[in-house]
Amino acid sequence: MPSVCLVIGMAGCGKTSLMQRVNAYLHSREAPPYVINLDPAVTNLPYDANVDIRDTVNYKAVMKEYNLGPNGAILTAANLFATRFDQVVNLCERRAKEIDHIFVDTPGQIEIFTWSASGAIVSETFASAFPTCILYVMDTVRSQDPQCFMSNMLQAVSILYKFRLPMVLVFNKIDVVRHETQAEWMTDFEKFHAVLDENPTFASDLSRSMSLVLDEFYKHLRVAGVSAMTGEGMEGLFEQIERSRKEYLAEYLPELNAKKEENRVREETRRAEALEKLRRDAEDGGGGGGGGRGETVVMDMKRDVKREGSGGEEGEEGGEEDDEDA
Ligand SMILES: Nc1nc2c(ncn2[C@@H]2O[C@H](COP(=O)(O)OP(=O)(O)OP(=O)(O)O)[C@@H](O)[C@H]2O)c(=O)[nH]1
Repeated sequence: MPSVCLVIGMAGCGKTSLMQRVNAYLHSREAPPYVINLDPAVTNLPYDANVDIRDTVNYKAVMKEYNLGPNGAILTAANLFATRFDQVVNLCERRAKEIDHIFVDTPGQIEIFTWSASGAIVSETFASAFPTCILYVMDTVRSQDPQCFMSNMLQAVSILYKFRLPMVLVFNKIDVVRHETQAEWMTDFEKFHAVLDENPTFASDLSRSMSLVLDEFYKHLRVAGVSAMTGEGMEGLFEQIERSRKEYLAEYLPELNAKKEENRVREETRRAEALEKLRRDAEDGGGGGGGGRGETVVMDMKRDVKREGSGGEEGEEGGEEDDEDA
């Protein structure tokens, strides 16, 4: 089964460039991925997508038809596309034997994917069919600012706990700034606090408190440093994707199966209870003699049974006579 990687990140962090890079990298290894574009507003796609939302939904037409601004139209286009997403997964399933990776590019405005119906549908549909992970892409250059770093971490934590899928933190643009310092901030609070102390503000106090809370969250993350521009770090990224796949199979899949089983049991119990209620209603109605609906239904059923056995005669007496004849 191929691994699915959902590429998510703040605007301009380099998602589309990374998609292009991994696509080229895997083509050079003769293992081309299956590539999906979910950004309806992208004008130039620098890679060939196997599935492109723009072929199905015209976001400018959505803007006009629903009288929306650009972001509202992107959100609506993504939601409209999500209603057909089972068809996309069917396409992937048909190609599953030939491919090792499925990469999914998401809209530039992060919340359009992460906090909308489309994000939930896409991630859940994929996660119930294939090992799925999130590549949370960060702009390493912008994240040099500790508060921008913290804001990225808060986005990542909310996505991790919302989707509950394995996540790789991908520090992009390491051709400009190396990511090691920021990776260290995740393990050594004193270093992070020292940088915050250089410019004390209310916001830096908040970042300091948050960094202590996020300790537990950092333990669930894998880190990879890459440059979508030069191609550096691709091997490391694919190692982390492989580890995420193992985590999915070891932890997520059993949880998913348990959830499915729980839903099946709940549905069976609900059905049995509904049937029991129906039976009790029928009994109450039949025994009460009040001429309620239950009684009428039961009486009608009795007559029908007799009629079947009697070869067409109606009523109790006719039925009994027929029985004697037989
Ligand atoms: N130096 C450098 N620049 C990069 C790298 N990756 C992306 N960029 C540049 O960053 C800018 C944004 O890249 P995109 O790939 O469009 O980013 P995106 O996240 O897809 O953008 P939206 O979907 O519009 O939010 C472009 O100018 C890229 O050339 C990188 O690894 N190194």
